[in-house]
Amino acid sequence: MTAEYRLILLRHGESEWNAKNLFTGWVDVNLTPKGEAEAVRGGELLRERDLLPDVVHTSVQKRAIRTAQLSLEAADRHWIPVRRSWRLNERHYGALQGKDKAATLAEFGEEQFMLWRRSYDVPPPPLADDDEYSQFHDARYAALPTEARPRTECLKDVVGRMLPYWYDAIVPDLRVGNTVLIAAHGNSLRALVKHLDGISDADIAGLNIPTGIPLLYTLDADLRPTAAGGEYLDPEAAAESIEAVKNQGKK
Ligand SMILES: O=C(O)[C@@H](CO)OP(=O)(O)O
Repeated sequence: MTAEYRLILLRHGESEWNAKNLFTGWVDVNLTPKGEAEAVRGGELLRERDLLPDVVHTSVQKRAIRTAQLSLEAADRHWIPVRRSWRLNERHYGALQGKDKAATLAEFGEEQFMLWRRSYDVPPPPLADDDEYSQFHDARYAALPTEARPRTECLKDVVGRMLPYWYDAIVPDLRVGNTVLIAAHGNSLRALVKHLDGISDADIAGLNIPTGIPLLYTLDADLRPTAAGGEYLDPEAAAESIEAVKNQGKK
């Protein structure tokens, strides 16, 4: 008999800076009212499909933490154990943090914009530690040695810092039979999906994750997806939102 594990990925609902079309990264912005509603809807979808999480993992960023909370309340699972790690944080966007996506596209052109935004291994320029949008001195990262606190990251860097948490914290939760919810971010979830589905460095550029729509993966005994790409619990809304994420920056 093949063991099967249930993993649910949930990108946070629309954030204040998603709405303003700004590069966000590690800046700790809140959800908009629309983002809060998306999180609640995400929880309702879990309840409707009887996909009730036993444990939740989040980043240490407010928009993911609040999305987890709101969706779990909607599913009446607000009481389950929660673990948080900076390793699930959004990709650090370096010097682009706080910059307008459309203005960046206009200033640097499509090729450079897409390299920074979706290439696997080209990070944006680093952000200075004293920049108003730097998190270098944020209390929540104080225990991290300075060399582990990013000043910019490409997706490859995110895969490298996320995978230890996957293997050491999330996989053990799956192995004991829990339904595991991960509430995280567009690019930290792209990193995990790349790993799970074995997507190439080139092809991952074309993958976008919608806000607030649970993505269900059923994993086999070797923690490989039984269906590539998993299943969005609201496929129509997911398709629409994926298109919107893809086109950010373009007017
Ligand atoms: O700004 C960001 O941090 C991310 C997610 O919102 O944006 P993008 O989709 O452009 O990588």
